[in-house]
Amino acid sequence: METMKNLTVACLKQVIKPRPKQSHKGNFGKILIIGGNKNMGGAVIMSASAAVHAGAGLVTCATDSSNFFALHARLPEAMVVDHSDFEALTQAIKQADTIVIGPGLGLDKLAKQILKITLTAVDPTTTLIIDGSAITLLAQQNEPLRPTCQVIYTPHQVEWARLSGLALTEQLPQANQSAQQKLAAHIVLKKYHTEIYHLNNTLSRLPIGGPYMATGGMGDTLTGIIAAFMGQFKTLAPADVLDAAVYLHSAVASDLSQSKYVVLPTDIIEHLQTFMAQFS
Ligand SMILES: NC(=O)C1=CN([C@@H]2O[C@H](COP(=O)(O)OP(=O)(O)OC[C@H]3O[C@@H](n4cnc5c(N)ncnc54)[C@H](OP(=O)(O)O)[C@@H]3O)[C@@H](O)[C@H]2O)[C@@H](O)CC1
Ligand SMILES: Nc1ncnc2c1ncn2[C@@H]1O[C@H](COP(=O)(O)OP(=O)(O)O)[C@@H](O)[C@H]1O
Ligand SMILES: [Mg+2]
Repeated sequence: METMKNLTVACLKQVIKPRPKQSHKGNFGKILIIGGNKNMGGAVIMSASAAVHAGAGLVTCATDSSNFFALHARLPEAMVVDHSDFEALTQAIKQADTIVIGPGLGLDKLAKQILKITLTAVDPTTTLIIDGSAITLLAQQNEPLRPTCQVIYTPHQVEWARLSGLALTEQLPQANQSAQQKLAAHIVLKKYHTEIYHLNNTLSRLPIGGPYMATGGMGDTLTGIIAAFMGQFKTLAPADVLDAAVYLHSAVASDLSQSKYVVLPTDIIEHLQTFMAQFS
């Protein structure tokens, strides 16, 4: 088994570069965020806000229509699609180059239908980030659909237990990696010192971040940063881009924790642009 690489700030310097002058919004990711039911609209707002503030070119949210006003009020940069309009949803899935599914999606019948449509309609060239409720739903299926595109799962330890079948005490690097290989996807196993199992069989460990990040919505925010990075740094190695996104999330939190007892997801979102400017 490969040794686990401890990530440092070097992973950000390697990925975040000045933007090419000849460029436009279409070059920096067409992101679709699918999530946010009637009770968890905040999850999709945080994911989409993180994506926009981390540099995504175009962001659309497929969500419950009751979230449209709040989303537009917080984030006028984002477009919306009603996730119960399956025709519009399918079209949005086909237009995106990077998709997040799961933040605040819920586990009901509609959520299951939306997940099925997404896994069926997604283009092989798309990067699909599967989080939260979507992981739990997949874990409940006997023979879950496995899309042919590049997939990044972002489970916390309980979601990983559901998906991998490994109890928390069994979640050791070797066992995690063999479960990851069966899934043929990247796994971001979120915890104190998050571990990243890449599709190319390399492993990274995040030595920063801490309990000041333990607020609901923190993982939803991470999905938006990952989507923005995968969407805008397409020419770089996916494993490096994924590491940089995960590192950035906790690096901003770690900085802010010097003056804040707890760092909120929205605090991180607000500081992404300034933090990233240091590297360009
Ligand atoms: N504002 C919004 O709209 C928000 C919406 N959200 C959305 O809610 C949906 C459900 O996601 P979820 O993680 O809350 O529930 P679920 O997967 O059932 O896990 C519960 C079980 O796992 C445990 N546990 C939880 N976290 C853990 C961790 N990090 N590491 C280890 N263990 C952990 C937990 O432990 P306990 O609390 O019992 O101690 C319990 O046993 C999802 O779609 C998400 O996006 C949230 O993001 C909040 C803000
Ligand atoms: N004690 C901690 N140490 C380090 N990181 C933490 C800690 N608590 C939470 N986090 C981070 O916060 C995020 C929590 O993700 P998740 O549980 O999916 O949140 P949510 O679903 O509420 O958005 C992860 O990135 C995790 O690493
Ligand atoms: Mg989560």
